[in-house]
Order: sequence, then C-alpha cells, then structure tokens
Amino acid sequence: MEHLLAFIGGGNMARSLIGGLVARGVPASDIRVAEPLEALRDSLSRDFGVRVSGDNAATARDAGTWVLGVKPQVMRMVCEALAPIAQAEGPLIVSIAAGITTTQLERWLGGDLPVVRTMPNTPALLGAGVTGLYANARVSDAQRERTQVLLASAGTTVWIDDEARMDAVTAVSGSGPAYVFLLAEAMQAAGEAEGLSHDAARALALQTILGAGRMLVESDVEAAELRRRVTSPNGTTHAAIETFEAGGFRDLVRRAVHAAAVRGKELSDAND
Ligand SMILES: NC(=O)C1=CN([C@@H]2O[C@H](COP(=O)(O)OP(=O)(O)OC[C@H]3O[C@@H](n4cnc5c(N)ncnc54)[C@H](OP(=O)(O)O)[C@@H]3O)[C@@H](O)[C@H]2O)C=CC1
Ligand SMILES: O=C(O)[C@@H]1CCC=N1
Repeated sequence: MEHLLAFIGGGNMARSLIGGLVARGVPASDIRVAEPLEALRDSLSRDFGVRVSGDNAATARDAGTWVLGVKPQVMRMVCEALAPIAQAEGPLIVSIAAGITTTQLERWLGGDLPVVRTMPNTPALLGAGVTGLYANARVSDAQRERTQVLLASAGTTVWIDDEARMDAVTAVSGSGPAYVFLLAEAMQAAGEAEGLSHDAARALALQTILGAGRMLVESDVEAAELRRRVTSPNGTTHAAIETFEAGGFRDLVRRAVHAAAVRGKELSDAND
C-alpha cells in the first residue's frame, strides 16, 4: 500500500526519524519497522506504537516507501535479500546510509528503481535536524515530494544536485552534531581547569552553545559578524580567538571535515 512506510533497521537514526514522524501526526499504524534486536523492537513499539518485526521481507512487502536504516557494512546483504520484492512491487527507496550510492542501492535491489539518498542528523529526534537529499533520475516529482515530507518531519531539508557532494553533506551535517558535542566537552573541561565546579562548567558551556546556535539561526547576521560583536578590542575574546587562530583552528576543522568526506567514499568502495 502506497502510504505504508517500512523502516529496515530500527537503530539510532531510524528511531530519531520515527519519533519525528509520529510527533508530527503520521499515524503509527502506517509505520512498520524491521529490527533484529528484540530490546530495540520493544522500545520502538512501546514509545511510538509502531508495528515491529524481526523479518525484513514481511516488513517491506506491500509498503510504498522503504527507509533503509542499516549500517553501510550490511546494506548490500540486506538489499540483495529484498531484491525479489523490490522488483515485484517497485517501491520508493529512501536510504539514510553514509557513503552508499544510489547506483549501488539500485543495483543491489535488482535495478530500475526510484532511489533517494539522504543524510539526516540526530537532532531529528527533536525536529531540529537537517537533511541533505539526492534523487536518482527515476524519482518522480510526486516521489520527491513524498520524501521531502518524510524528512521534513525531522527538520529542514536541502536538495543536492550532484551526488558526489553527498559525502560533503555527511561530513558537515551528518557527523556535525558530534563536532559540537566535542566542543562542549572541551569547553567544560577547560572551565573545570580554570577552577569551576563540574556542574557550573557544564551549565555555562551548554547554555552558551544553545544561545549562540539560536543567534546564528534566528538572525540574518553572518557568523563572522556575530563573532566580531563579542570580541572587544584587546579584550578577553580577542585573547582566545588569537589563540585559536595561532593553533590552526580553521585548518583543523577543514581537515576533519575532509577526513569524514573521504571516509564516506571509502564506505562506498569497501562495501560494494
Ligand atoms: N547516527 C547518526 O548520527 C547517523 C547515521 N546515519 C546512517 O544511519 C544508518 C544507521 O546508523 P545508526 O542508526 O547510527 O546505527 P545503529 O547501529 O543504531 O542502527 C542500525 C540498526 O540496523 C540493525 N540491523 C543490523 N543488521 C540488520 C539487518 N540485517 N536487517 C535489519 N536491521 C539490521 C541494527 O541491529 P543490531 O544492533 O542488532 O546490529 C541496528 O539496530 C547508517 O547507515 C548511518 O550511516 C545517517 C545519518 C546520521
Ligand atoms: O558516523 C557515521 O558514519 C554516521 C554517518 C553520519 C553520522 N553518523
């Protein structure tokens, strides 16, 4: 049935998407999840009321949209096992896997299928995520719209025209929340090193990241200008920013993002 959504793999990212969909009014009865771990099946069923199963084929059969939420390392095996049903039914395929290309997915599922490769991120759980999407040539306008609605429940969406750039999307926004969490860890530890209690350092660092993030998205002002407004001449921020610049902060971020993009490509090659 066209409106049924089948999630194959019910791990962290699938859970974030399912939570977003249910919170935005998609009937839980329209969502099925295949997940090998019983504990995960139980918590998805309990928390969201969705139908769960340990059987990928039974979950996928008759569903108009399949959301492939397994790790890149098992994607080929999972797709090849589902190929006969995909060929018989022609569902819309939506992948959230890092690295794996639409050409690979289409080939593993037997060919001639509409495939949308997406890269969401975990703030999807709060409806505050961002997803990059790339559609292959077989995806119709209506299917594009259906995928857009599916991922919009997780936050904002950005369509990408060139699939090769999806590894850059993964490197900036897919992995990005972890960079911010690393910054939070480092700011907390530095605050403690300056004599603050654990709780005080944590509260100060976390609310600063939240407040700065809101300023970034809620004003039209560029990040560089917001930074300048905090930086009084010869003041405390100036001393900190000079230290970041001297330590090669921008180049370090560029190299980290590049390493993530390269790993995306490796995931595609290694699991072909
Ligand atoms: N975490 C993130 O921030 C993001 C992740 N992604 C992508 O999402 C995908 C999943 O990542 P993530 O949620 O972090 O990982 P998880 O390990 O949490 O989720 C994958 C789930 O798939 C299950 N699974 C494994 N084998 C099969 C199978 N044969 N059939 C059905 N289900 C199976 C796993 O079960 P079991 O535990 O038993 O192996 C697990 O629950 C990856 O492809 C990743 O690239 C994309 C964007 C962001
Ligand atoms: O680390 C990973 O490979 C996945 C993809 C993006 C975020 N987590």
